[in-house]
Amino acid sequence: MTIHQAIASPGCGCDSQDMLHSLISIDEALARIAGHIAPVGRTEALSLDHAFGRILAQPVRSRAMAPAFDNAAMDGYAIATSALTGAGPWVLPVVARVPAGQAVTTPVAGAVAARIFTGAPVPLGADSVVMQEDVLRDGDAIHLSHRPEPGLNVRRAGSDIAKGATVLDKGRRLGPREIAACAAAGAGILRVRRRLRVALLVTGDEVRRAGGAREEAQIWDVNTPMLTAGLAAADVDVVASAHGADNLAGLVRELGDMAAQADLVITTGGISVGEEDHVKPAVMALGGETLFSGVAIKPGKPVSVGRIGKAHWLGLPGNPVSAFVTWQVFGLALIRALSGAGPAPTRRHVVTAGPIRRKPGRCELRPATLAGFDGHGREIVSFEDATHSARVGLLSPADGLMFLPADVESLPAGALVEFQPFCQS
Ligand SMILES: Nc1nc2c(c(=O)[nH]1)N[C@H]1C(S)=C(S)[C@@H](COP(=O)(O)OP(=O)(O)OC[C@H]3O[C@@H](n4cnc5c(N)ncnc54)[C@H](O)[C@@H]3O)O[C@H]1N2
Ligand code: MOO
Repeated sequence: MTIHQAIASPGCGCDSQDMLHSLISIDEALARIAGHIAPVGRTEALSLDHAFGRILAQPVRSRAMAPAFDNAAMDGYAIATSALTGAGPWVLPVVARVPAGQAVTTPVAGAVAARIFTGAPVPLGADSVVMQEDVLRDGDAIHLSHRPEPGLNVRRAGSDIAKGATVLDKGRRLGPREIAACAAAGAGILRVRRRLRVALLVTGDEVRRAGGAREEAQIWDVNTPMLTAGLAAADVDVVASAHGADNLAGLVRELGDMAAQADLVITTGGISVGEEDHVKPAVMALGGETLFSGVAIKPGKPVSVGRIGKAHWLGLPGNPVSAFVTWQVFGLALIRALSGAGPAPTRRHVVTAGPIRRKPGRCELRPATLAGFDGHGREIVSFEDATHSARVGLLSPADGLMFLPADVESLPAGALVEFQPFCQS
């Protein structure tokens, strides 16, 4: 088996700068985001009920042991195994009844039993809970024929979470599993990052609202609905969303307004080299700066990250597939960095369903679809012959992006390549 690209490699192949010198590699671009973008400092306290999707600003520590007390894992009878003398069977009088939620006062002292229910505290003296199916109930006594092990069906205090243990580190995004951990740890109020304020400016004279009236040479706007959905899933506040015309003065005005109210301004389109591409000149006219502008990837080469005043700026290309790919790779990385979230999920290896022939030069991020497993249990991806930055129809069947190193011209079927699954946001 030939590994064409080791996951631990420092670069993805696009470091080979035999092409345009102005472009940086994808890994360098991601490293600049990680190295230069600090979290927006604002935090707030939220109740657990309202914390879904937020990023923890502080670690969560358990206020108490979980479980807080020894309790029964089954409906049955709590007994003291040390009181079972001889070989049995034993007849044990039932001296107490302990439902869940009720503090227990009667101890199990000697050869007696307490009727107990799942989740109820195990009475003092008892060390084992025998399932009711394993005893014979006879009036006020039970008949027990097999000696239970000490600890049988007892959930020990602290066996799940120790008091004071860190159940979640800061930077974790609160999904259902994290919320469950907070609840078990008794953390009812959490210190979380405030939602990022994001503004979206989709540019292009030809762009019209999706599904609405359009003249010849006009197109429906894919980027606004696509990115609005992505931003909703990323749990940010969209504080402004507008359509910008291809004119410098208008863009300067709109970008200036947006930068004054947002932590992050996202633009699409108008970022290439033609004289109709006014986004970068507008950013510069506002005294902005770039962290990078141009990455050796296909699609999405013109993607840019920088600042406009106090706001961060993400310039995505206009082609919708390019915009989506660069949103997935750089947009989500930027949002993670700004919201103090931990590192992004890593790429994994998959094998190619068929051979690949391509023009080398830029690292290609080609939409790919998971297509089962090969005889070695490795995941296979299928894909189109080439990446088309304007063919939106190719996006929805895909599950993620296959990374083809910049210098690779051909790969056989079964080649191992990196794969980054699409994030829902
Ligand atoms: N001479 C060169 N031309 C181009 C280069 C280059 O290096 N030299 N790069 C090409 C690449 S690669 C890309 S990617 C695009 C990026 O262009 P822009 O970001 O300036 O985007 P636009 O020109 O505004 O639009 C590109 C394309 O996408 C369509 N579009 C724009 N917005 C939307 C939208 N909201 N919904 C749907 N479709 C949209 C637009 O109509 C264009 O067809 O530049 C290449 N050119
Ligand atoms: O960088 Mo562009 O997205 O290839 O068409």
